[in-house]
Amino acid sequence: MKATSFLMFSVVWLMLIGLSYYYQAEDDKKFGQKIAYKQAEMFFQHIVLMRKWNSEHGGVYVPITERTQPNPYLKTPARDIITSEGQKLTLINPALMTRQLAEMERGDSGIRFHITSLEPIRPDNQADDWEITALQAFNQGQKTYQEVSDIGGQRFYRYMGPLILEEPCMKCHDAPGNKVGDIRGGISVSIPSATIDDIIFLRLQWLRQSHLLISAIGLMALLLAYWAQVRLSKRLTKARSHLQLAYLDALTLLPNRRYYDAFVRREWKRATRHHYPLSMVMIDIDFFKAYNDNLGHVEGDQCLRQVARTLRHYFRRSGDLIARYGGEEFCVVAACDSMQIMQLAEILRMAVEGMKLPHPDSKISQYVTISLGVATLIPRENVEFGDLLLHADRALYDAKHSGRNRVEKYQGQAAE
Ligand SMILES: Nc1nc2c(ncn2[C@@H]2O[C@H](COP(=O)(O)OP(=O)(O)OP(=O)(O)O)[C@@H](O)[C@H]2O)c(=O)[nH]1
Repeated sequence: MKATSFLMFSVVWLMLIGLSYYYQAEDDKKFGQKIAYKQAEMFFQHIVLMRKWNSEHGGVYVPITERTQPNPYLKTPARDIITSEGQKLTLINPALMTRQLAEMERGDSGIRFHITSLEPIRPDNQADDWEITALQAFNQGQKTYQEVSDIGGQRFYRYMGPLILEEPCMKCHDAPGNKVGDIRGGISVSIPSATIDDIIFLRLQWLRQSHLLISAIGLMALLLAYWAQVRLSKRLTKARSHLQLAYLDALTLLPNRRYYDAFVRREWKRATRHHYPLSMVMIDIDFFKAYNDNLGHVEGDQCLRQVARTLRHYFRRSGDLIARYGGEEFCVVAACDSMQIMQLAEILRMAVEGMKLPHPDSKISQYVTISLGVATLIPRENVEFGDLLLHADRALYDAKHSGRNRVEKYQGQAAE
């Protein structure tokens, strides 16, 4: 994993965690709202039940107190009575009971409920704007109405349900036009949002902390993976360079003598098995000592590198090899006959000469040149690879002594 990949994975991880937090937080908020509306609905149903109980009994008589005064909007002949003990009682109908309960509840829990109508009998029961919208929606056929809305600058989850005229209600609501099943008004229940928001806040706090922890664990794991990967790739690079050092010549980056030895052993066996010719070219830079002496060892190394690069260019086949044999000597092994190897050797000679690398102390050219000794053998019994090497060496000797910058073929016994 590169540093950029690590960064990319980290960003993706954090984005996933962020998305998870966002969706869960939204879900929690919606869940909180649902709970609030459900609570309001249950409140509403409870009040409706109590009202039903009250109206089924035709109202209930309670003692007249400072707080419970006779209902001026109740037009019943027996509204106020006196018991045989002389206690004054007044009739409480469902509307007054709802109003008194609302006042009590508001003091205790902050939950508000309000009995109202588009045409209230009691002016104080006037609907607010939100309730008017809800009541109008009931007239249009909507069953319930719920929304987050402000009352006096405070946020509430508001729920409203319709009050439907039933038989017992007709005693008080028997005005012309009213009939059982009509929507007489509604009761709104308002739950202070603070009660739910506090619970949601705690839940979101926990959610934030758990997401922070998970993201930190994920980042740590990524960091660990990155660190392990960096260590591993360092080890691999080291191992690779050790392997290269073992088989490559550090100066020219050509295969070294060790690789050459293993290669020729394998090729010699194969050629013996299949009876095809194996050729060798020994290559030596001309007057290289003088080159070194004149231009210095560093320039000498540079020259070796350039010659190696030029020679390597002609060896792409897996069956051919060019290696640094030692010092300023190179060696070619190729599975081809003597004609082909002579052609290849001549190409190599021309390629090096064609580099036009200045050689101020060469006695035969103004440029760096090479001499090449070529030999070919078909491996068979009683013939060893050393023979081929010897022949190529002999041919190189001939090339040196016949003027250098030339290719000489081993002139001994015909090889193929
Ligand atoms: N710069 C450099 N020089 C090297 C390296 N290996 C061998 N040499 C030099 O190559 C030179 C080979 O010189 P000689 O064997 O005398 O042959 P020559 O001067 O090339 O003459 P001929 O081969 O007869 O043309 C020596 O001076 C070595 O020091 C190397 O890795 N780098």
